[in-house]
Amino acid sequence: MKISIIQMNIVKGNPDENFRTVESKIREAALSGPDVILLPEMWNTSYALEEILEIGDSNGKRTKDLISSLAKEFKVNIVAGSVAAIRCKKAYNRLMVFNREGEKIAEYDKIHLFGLMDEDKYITPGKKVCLFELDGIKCGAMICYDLRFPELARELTLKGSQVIFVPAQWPEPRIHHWKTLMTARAIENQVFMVAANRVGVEDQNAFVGGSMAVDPLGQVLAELTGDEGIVEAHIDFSVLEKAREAIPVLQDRRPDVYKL
Ligand SMILES: NC(=O)CCC(=O)C(=O)O
Repeated sequence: MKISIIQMNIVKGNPDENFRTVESKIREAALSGPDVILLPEMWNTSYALEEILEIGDSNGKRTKDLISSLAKEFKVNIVAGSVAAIRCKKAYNRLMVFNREGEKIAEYDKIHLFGLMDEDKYITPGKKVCLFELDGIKCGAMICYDLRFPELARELTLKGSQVIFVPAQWPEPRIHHWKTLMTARAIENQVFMVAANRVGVEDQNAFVGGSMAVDPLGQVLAELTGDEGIVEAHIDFSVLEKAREAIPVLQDRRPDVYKL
């Protein structure tokens, strides 16, 4: 499975410009014929939370229309990062997944809201984990701050995920947590972790990218530094099988002693 990770700047409160950027980045990423394209978190509005009900994507329609048509045009799966989506006057940090036919096959509302960026004041949390299949491969997804909760990655793994996608807006001061947690989640669950972080400056936050793919042994397969860019990760699922055969941590768990 070839996964193209898009690392881009996002303009706060300017959906028109962000939709244009996303379309051109997807067109660029599609040129090399990937199986999956991954986008970052909240790419339509970014954290313009005070006006989110006015500028968020009503029922996610604009996102669906654009991403579905690009997925169909290029016959590529798209894990469309997340957008601010509005439904019944409530805002959600919502991830959507489209298959090669342009059908929306999964939707996920961020479960753990990040208080340091005021998400908890404006966004309604999700209540369900996200599992789906791309080309017969079992996948899971989470959004940014969710990465700090090992229970979620473990749940996605126990439900069969081999790859976990993570769109993010994770700022610079804690970027060492990002890399450490991405690697830890990959090693402890023996899964592929694939993440798209943003770049740019927004309010007090600087974003330095660090989008990456990590294999079940903790090896970084692909990585971007601090600029906009697209990187391709080649996923070989035999690495997952071998890692699980060599050290069967999932079998050696003791849920009789601890809960998860
Ligand atoms: N957008 C987010 O969820 C940010 C999470 C973050 O920065 C963290 O340190 O966790």
